[in-house]
Amino acid sequence: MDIVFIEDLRIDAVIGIYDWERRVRQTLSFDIEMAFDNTKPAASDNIADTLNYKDVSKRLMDFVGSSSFGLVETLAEHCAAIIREEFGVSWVRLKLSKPGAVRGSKAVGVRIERGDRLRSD
Ligand SMILES: Nc1nc2c(c(=O)[nH]1)N=C([C@H](O)[C@@H](O)CO)CN2
Repeated sequence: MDIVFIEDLRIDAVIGIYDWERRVRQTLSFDIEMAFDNTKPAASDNIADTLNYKDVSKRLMDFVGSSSFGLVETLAEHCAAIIREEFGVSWVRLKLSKPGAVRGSKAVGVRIERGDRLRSD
């Protein structure tokens, strides 16, 4: 199965378990891989046949930007569900990074995979 990806999608949101984190917006970064058969859009050259990464990005920007979860696990799960349910994606791998959250690290966060990755081989 082919992949449509979105790399380093940055979105500001309220996220975190500490009191100070409830009062600020922090920048999160998303790396997303979505299983999709790209042979049809490749043949038609028609955007309507694609898994449109701009549409997915805009939907996540709307959702994440107005969210206020405590844990990155919860936010990642909701984002994966949106991608699968609203865009018909059978398998998604999503890495959610919280840059600068832990002193001494570049980023912390979670990587999750949901659904079945269909194989063509
Ligand atoms: N597994 C997790 N560990 C931690 C989380 C989290 O969401 N998942 N969150 C925090 C704090 O909010 C932290 O990011 C603040 O620096 C700590 N550990």
